[in-house]
Amino acid sequence: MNILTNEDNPNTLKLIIAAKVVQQSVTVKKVEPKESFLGRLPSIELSSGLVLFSTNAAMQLIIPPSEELKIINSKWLEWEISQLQSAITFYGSTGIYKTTHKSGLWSLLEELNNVLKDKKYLIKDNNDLSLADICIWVTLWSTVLVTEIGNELCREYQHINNWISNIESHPIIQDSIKEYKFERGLKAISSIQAVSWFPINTIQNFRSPKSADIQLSPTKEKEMEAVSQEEMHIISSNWSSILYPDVKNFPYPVLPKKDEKNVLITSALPYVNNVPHLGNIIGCVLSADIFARYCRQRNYNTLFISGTDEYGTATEAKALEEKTTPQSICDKFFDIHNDIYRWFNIGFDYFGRTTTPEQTEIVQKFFLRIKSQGYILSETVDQLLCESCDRFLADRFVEGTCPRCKYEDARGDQCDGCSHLINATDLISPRCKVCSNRPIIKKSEQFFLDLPKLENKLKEWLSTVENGWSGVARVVAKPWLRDGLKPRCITRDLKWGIPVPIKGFENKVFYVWFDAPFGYMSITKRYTKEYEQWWKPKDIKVDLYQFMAKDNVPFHAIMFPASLLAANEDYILLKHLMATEYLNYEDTKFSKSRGIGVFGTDARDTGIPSDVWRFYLAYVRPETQDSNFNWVDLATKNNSELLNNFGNFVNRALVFVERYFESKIPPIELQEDDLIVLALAQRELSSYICAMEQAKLRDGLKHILAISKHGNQYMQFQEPWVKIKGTDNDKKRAGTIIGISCNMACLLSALLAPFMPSTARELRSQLGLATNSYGYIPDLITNILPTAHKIGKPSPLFKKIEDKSIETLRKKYAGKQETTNEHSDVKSLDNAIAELDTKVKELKAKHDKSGWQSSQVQIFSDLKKKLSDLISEKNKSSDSKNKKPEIVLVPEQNGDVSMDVASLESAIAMQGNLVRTLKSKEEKSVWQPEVEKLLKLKKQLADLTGIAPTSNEKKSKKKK
Ligand SMILES: Nc1ncnc2c1ncn2[C@@H]1O[C@H](COP(=O)(O)OP(=O)(O)OP(=O)(O)O)[C@@H](O)[C@H]1O
Ligand SMILES: N[C@@H](CCS)C(=O)O
Repeated sequence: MNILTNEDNPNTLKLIIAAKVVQQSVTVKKVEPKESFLGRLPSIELSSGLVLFSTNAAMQLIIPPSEELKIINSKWLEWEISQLQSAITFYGSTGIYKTTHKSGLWSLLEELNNVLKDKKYLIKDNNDLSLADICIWVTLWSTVLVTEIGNELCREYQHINNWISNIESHPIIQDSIKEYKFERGLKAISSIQAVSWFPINTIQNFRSPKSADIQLSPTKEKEMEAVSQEEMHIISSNWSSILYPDVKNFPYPVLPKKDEKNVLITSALPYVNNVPHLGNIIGCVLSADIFARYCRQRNYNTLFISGTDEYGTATEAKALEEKTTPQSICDKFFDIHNDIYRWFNIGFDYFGRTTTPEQTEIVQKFFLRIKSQGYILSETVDQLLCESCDRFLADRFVEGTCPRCKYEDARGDQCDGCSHLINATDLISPRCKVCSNRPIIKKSEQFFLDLPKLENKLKEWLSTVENGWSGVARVVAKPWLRDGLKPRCITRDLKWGIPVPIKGFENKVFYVWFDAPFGYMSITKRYTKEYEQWWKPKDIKVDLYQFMAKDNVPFHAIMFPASLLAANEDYILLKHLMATEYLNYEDTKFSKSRGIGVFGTDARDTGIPSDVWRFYLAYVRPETQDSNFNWVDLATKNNSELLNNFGNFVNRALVFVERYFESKIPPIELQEDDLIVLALAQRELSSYICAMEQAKLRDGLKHILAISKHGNQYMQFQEPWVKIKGTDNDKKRAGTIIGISCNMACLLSALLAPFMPSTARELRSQLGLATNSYGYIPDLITNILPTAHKIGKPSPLFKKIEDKSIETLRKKYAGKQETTNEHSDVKSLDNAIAELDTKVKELKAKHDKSGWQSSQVQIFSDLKKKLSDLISEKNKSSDSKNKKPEIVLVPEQNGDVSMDVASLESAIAMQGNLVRTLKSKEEKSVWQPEVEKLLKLKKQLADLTGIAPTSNEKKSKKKK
């Protein structure tokens, strides 16, 4: 086990003790905070290679508590990290050591003292040093115990005193203290605070120059910047003078405008070969959605487009597997994706698909244009033909060994081992994915995009934009140009795809990666006929942000821009390529095809709200390196960050107003302490905006949590519950504290909305604000809630996730999921029948009729009949399972869907229900596309029956 730590950090001592308890060797390396990931220390690399940044989570992995002690241990660990450490760091960094200011900490110590009565260790009936004992002891022993209140603590709390000495004399503790020497006291407090989960650039303390009566060492002084008089002055002068803006009401369709900020956002278009997993979700649609929501709350003209990528061999392979047509696979999975994204609250302006006339028209038009500009080559190439399947094998129909990295299961288009694109014919030992036979090579003429001819143009363009790309996007794209580009084949001998509009090539289609990125345009065209205002703006600046995971980068960084540059028609090129690394599932790779991980539908079935999923996925978003989804961590983050930190702060503030101020915001008279907390919040707000503008979503989220943590510490320190019972002046002061806290809660509701829209909406309703807007995200902190503003009814925003339920979920989703392939058991039955057939054939070959018609063969045929019955049963039930009873999505109206009057009427009724449901819960961007569909259906019905739509519908049409 390796530990990276800064100097004097008590949390490192905890880990050393834990390692000794389980007799594991440990290497400690001291580093500067800035050398570490996000500045959080200690970080722990376990022998499995897993790196953890939460000491207490690591402790639980090193010394897993027994099943029955798990809950009690985690309760105390949570208490230690979110309450005790928080009170101690706050207490220490204020530099105020007067007993009147220590009661927040004192009440925690009292709680501990009561529990320790007549006990050697903390956990009842357990005579051993527990995880909780180690963590709490280390924190107290290393910090307050050696400050001037240490003696007072020991005098006042006898049980704690006994317990502390008891643990200190434990041999393991003695050994550990000798091994990891550090300066206890204020330095240790600063050390925890300096590298806690606050991002490094916002390390700060509460100590204003006036209140400081203890000098920190000069180095610490520099490291922990105090709030300056100037920062406080800025807060006080903005507080009442700057008006808090409203969020614009964006009309439909949203179009870019001159001299305004226009942001076009796309998320990679997922293939329709399976149910998306959590990796897919954070890798593209969720990240794009969080960013789009942020942009809308900043009043940028924002269009967020996505959809399903329906052509290509992924679809064909799935159709083959499910013994159906590619089109029905697309229809089925389009609905599944749409449902899942809706459950995750993804607010697309339009979620479309690529099998539309618009897509065919745009792709063929671009191809002809690129060809006319001289960037298309044709060449006779070797292709793999599977003779037993009688088809050319492209991309996903062929597997083999990667010629670069020798990964054995490389696909025909890309290697999962090294991410490199490959030509199928270059695979070593290729095999047909359908029948596993080795294909032969056959000649065929194909079109190529002349990438070498476009190389200079690409390089020139890249140099102007790559600074705005995420690190991984740059890392993946760079070697492409460095290694020199080669012509890329863009047509295939397949039937499922967009036909190549050239004589002699009628039986070929475009390669899916040539057509898919044009999907962004064609889907925009289905959203609005004015789509070129976004994609080919004249005299208007539009910034294109594209979200995806790392494997999609080459197509967006090289291939698609190359096509647009070749067309030379002033279409916009991407400005910000926001790629992520991969999210892993409990240390293994998520995989759609292998059914590993948690899938969108599973997430819905857990009962954990979609907002909590959104929060956790953003929290572990693989922004700079692969990250890990972990069930225990999900529960810990929910319980500590959402419940104890964010939820606790806003709920305390609101309940206080309800109880003591008749639910009305009290008058606020700012004092220095208030200016300090607001200045600290301002720092976080500025950092939040800075992170979000660069789509560093995970960092953005951490800044939100830092604000609520400041809020909690402020309340804890100011104790309005004591002041409200004091003199008139004290009461006034309590009012100010609560008024400020409610204003902070209001700011937090706006900042949280991109991540957790339903929670933000609920919070805004509790704050007595209109819920048709999520609130503007301001640059500066001002007074948002005026005096006497009436709040709504406070109630807890989050629920605790119990250890037991998370363990049940972890077990349930361990290993391979069958849910991703409803036909897998049918498939295995199919295989069983095939095997039985072979056995009968073998028997027939070896014996004469009397021999093979023996009872054995009879058993085989009985079994075969049983299996066939089972298969038809299964197929029936899976067909009925696929029917969605409540909300049935109406098929995309692309001109080729003809319905009779009865079906149209029932489709209208269902779509009407869907629109009503969405309108009551969702924002306009979510329900508007559904309204469009409803209107189209009504028009179809009117055309069919000759009866015009009612005035109501006309009105709603006019309004747009
Ligand atoms: N673990 C992951 N973390 C983040 N993004 C991912 C992850 N896996 C895939 N993606 C992204 O999700 C989208 C769909 O990917 P894809 O269909 O290849 O999924 P997959 O699970 O890797 O499939 P398979 O295992 O069947 O090859 C792509 O944009 C891809 O970049
Ligand atoms: N269908 C591709 C993305 C196209 S933009 C994928 O899922 O990887």
